[in-house]
Amino acid sequence: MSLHEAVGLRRLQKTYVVPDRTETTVQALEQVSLVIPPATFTAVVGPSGCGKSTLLHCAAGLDRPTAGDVDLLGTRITALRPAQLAAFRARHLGFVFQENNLISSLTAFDNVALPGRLAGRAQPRQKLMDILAAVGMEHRAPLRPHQLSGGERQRIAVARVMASRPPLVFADEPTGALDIGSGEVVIQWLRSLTAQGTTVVMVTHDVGAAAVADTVVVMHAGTIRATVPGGNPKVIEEHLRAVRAPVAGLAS
Ligand SMILES: Nc1ncnc2c1ncn2[C@@H]1O[C@H](COP(=O)(O)OP(=O)(O)OP(=O)(O)O)[C@@H](O)[C@H]1O
Repeated sequence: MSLHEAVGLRRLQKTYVVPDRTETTVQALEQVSLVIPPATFTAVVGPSGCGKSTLLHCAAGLDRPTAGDVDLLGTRITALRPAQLAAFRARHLGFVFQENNLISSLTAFDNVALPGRLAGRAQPRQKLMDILAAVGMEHRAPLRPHQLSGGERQRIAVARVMASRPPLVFADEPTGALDIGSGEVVIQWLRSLTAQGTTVVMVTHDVGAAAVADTVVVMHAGTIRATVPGGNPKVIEEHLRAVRAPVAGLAS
């Protein structure tokens, strides 16, 4: 693997064909290229419908781009067969997604334990309980996902990533189901993963959360409009305002 790259997106394109109207297509990504260095935290922001989730799904090997390539940790995942891709995901990737986040038939404890076991990085029971305690969920360990609130499920997903320590973590709106305080804690946990060498890529609508990242990627209409350093929510706001502004001349 190149020392300078954990994620490499090369001229990614994603075209959706709208169901029932097969002549209509949506260009969700247009020639998107992006390199993310290892052990960094990247936030992807932009107006609703600009292609953030599509970018994340293609980058994480959950969806196939229409054209272009994705390199993760030195592996060209767009060249892998489905079974190879699934094995790659299980071994190297962690997910903090709002939907389809946890395995419904497993307890919270087993959801946290399983990915580490599958990836050959099993943790002792006490260590897993310590991680559950760190996210305030040790008393929820025997429960199944449907017995947990949205925010609790989100914390279990973060605990799962902390326990399995994958080299690459993808998060889609990780603070979406949380109150402000819990959201901040989750972002700080994600932030702290980079100190152990993990690369984190997060889609968010939350400018405060994005500002915690090292780098903020601002998207608009299927393209990357700007890549700016994190740290200053006002700078991110300005970039978002610029891409939200009506196109000049449209009103006339
Ligand atoms: N399965 C699909 N079929 C057709 N069009 C789709 C599909 N998924 C997404 N799109 C379209 O692709 C574009 C990008 O969608 P995407 O979900 O990536 O945007 P987003 O920036 O994540 O939006 P939001 O912030 O609202 O979640 C939108 O125009 C959306 O309607």
